[in-house]
Amino acid sequence: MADVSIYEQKLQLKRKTGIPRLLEIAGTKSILLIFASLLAVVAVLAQITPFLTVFLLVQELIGNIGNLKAIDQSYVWSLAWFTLGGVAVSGIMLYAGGMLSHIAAFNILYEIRVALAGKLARLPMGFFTRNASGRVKKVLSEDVERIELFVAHHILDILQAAVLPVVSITALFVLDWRLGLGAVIPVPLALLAQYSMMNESGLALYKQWQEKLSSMNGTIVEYVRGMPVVKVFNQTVGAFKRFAADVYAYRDLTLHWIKVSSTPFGGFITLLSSSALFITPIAIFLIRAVPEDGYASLITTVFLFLFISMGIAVPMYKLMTLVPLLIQVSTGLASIDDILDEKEIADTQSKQSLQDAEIKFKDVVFAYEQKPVLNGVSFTVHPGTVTALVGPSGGGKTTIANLIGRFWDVKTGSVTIGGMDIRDMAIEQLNETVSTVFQDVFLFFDTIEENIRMGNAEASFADVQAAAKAAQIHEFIESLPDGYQTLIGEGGTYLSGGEQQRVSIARAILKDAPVVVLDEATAYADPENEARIQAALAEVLRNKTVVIIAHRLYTITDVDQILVINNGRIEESGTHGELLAESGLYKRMWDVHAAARNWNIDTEEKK
Ligand SMILES: Nc1ncnc2c1ncn2[C@@H]1O[C@H](COP(=O)(O)OP(=O)(O)OP(=O)(O)O)[C@@H](O)[C@H]1O
Repeated sequence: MADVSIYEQKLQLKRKTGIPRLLEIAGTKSILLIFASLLAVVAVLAQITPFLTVFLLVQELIGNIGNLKAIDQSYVWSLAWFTLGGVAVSGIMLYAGGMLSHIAAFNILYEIRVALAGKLARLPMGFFTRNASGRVKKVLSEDVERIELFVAHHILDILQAAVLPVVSITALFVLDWRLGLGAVIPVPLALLAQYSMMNESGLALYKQWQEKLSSMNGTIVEYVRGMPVVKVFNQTVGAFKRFAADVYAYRDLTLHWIKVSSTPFGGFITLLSSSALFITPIAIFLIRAVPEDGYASLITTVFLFLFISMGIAVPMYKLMTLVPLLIQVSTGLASIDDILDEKEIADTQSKQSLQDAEIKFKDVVFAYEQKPVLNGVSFTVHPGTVTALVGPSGGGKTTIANLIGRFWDVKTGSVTIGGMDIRDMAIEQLNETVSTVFQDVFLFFDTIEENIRMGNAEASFADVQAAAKAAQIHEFIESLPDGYQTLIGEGGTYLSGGEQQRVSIARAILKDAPVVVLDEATAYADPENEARIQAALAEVLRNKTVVIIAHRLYTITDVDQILVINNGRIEESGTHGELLAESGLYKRMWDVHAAARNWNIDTEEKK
């Protein structure tokens, strides 16, 4: 791809993990983030002004306690203006920093999504059958969103939460190191108390909790989606074992987590808010050592220390709550990287002319990961002929059909179309050459016209209509109030299974590819629908080179070649007549099939 973005190239590099990886991704937008961080630091500094001015004000008041009239009015006013200025600067800086971090975050979000979408387009189609679309959806929406949230908000939150205590403590030490010590002692003690939650086993427990939560969420979605089955089989929540098990497992782990974390967490919060406990004895000790005229000044300082040390607890607490977010972002990044690391399908880019539409399998061996499925399959589909794949379930029919569309690459052997190995063919050319009509029809939330136009983006409205007519769906579309402009899918009109099938056939007719791979639908076979679907199929298959996975043998008695696939091999091949004469697996299948059909007819007659 010529227009692979800088991000995409960066994303393809050897992976770091966790925060270094996040910073690596944020890399090119780091200028914005650095600026945002600087502004956040300035905002924090500005937030300290009210503390400082209150201190100076109290100092002025105590200094003139005997004669309040002597208070310098203009000094007090300047303190007030200074406070107002500090608050305003803090607000403006936070706003500007937030804007910059959001711009950076949304750019990063956009780039990661583009990189992922580009990657998905280059992955073999098999990736999508192997991976539940749920996983990709989760990564593309949830994980990427989480990164956006982290960059837009939490990086600044972490900075503020870290800078505020550091600046406060430094200021306190400069003012009086002894009281400063009193104010800072609770911090390491609090961290120590919390250590058991932040060490390896504590973080592992948190990760476990997250996994249980995500597993429970997955099961709940599955349970809701499977509700019709649950109801039909009269199952209760309890009977749906995995649901109950996941909910209990989540509850138990949460309770365990709360139990083991309550003491360290309680200690953390208590110690963090206990600075007065340490400052007061030091103050008492100091008061003994100062002369009487120094009391006022010391009391003001102690007052400031108590005031500011309280303010340290809040950001420290916030810092702790941000740690789990870091873990979430790291896991999200790892999921994104898992997809970016998937092996891509090699593409040659250049289109070459094909001799014809002949399909040839030569000694094809194929395995899904470690599971061998095809063991040396060879056959030829001559141009313009129809070959049917039949055989017992799990034999490898779908796998053979999918290999023609290069859902995966063969392990050994080759698949050629028109004399060219499909691995040497540009993906775009292969997609133009092969039309696959799936059993599961996917319709986009769009108009019927656009759903059919998926077959050929260049097609005119007249072409779309002609395809719909050939697919026996035109009349139905015209009967809808909005005709071809009817929205289908979620929130729009729902089509029956048979109608969806015919829309997908219209797509294939519009695409007009020389090779058609078809999984014959077993569902929606009410007589009227079936007759219409068969008529539509006859249209899509006219003059094409066709491979059809057949489930009903009576529909393929006229085809040019039947391949009987069993245990990943071609057990028999020939025409319907030839195979019946062989008295092998096909004959047995045919007899069972005929008996089943006769049984149907008999029962109809008896009725
Ligand atoms: N994506 C996949 N990952 C792993 N194994 C798979 C995958 N798809 C199919 N298989 C396995 O490969 C074998 C062949 O499956 P295939 O779907 O090709 O058979 P089939 O003849 O089309 O079966 P059916 O008539 O039931 O659809 C089966 O054992 C199946 O479990």
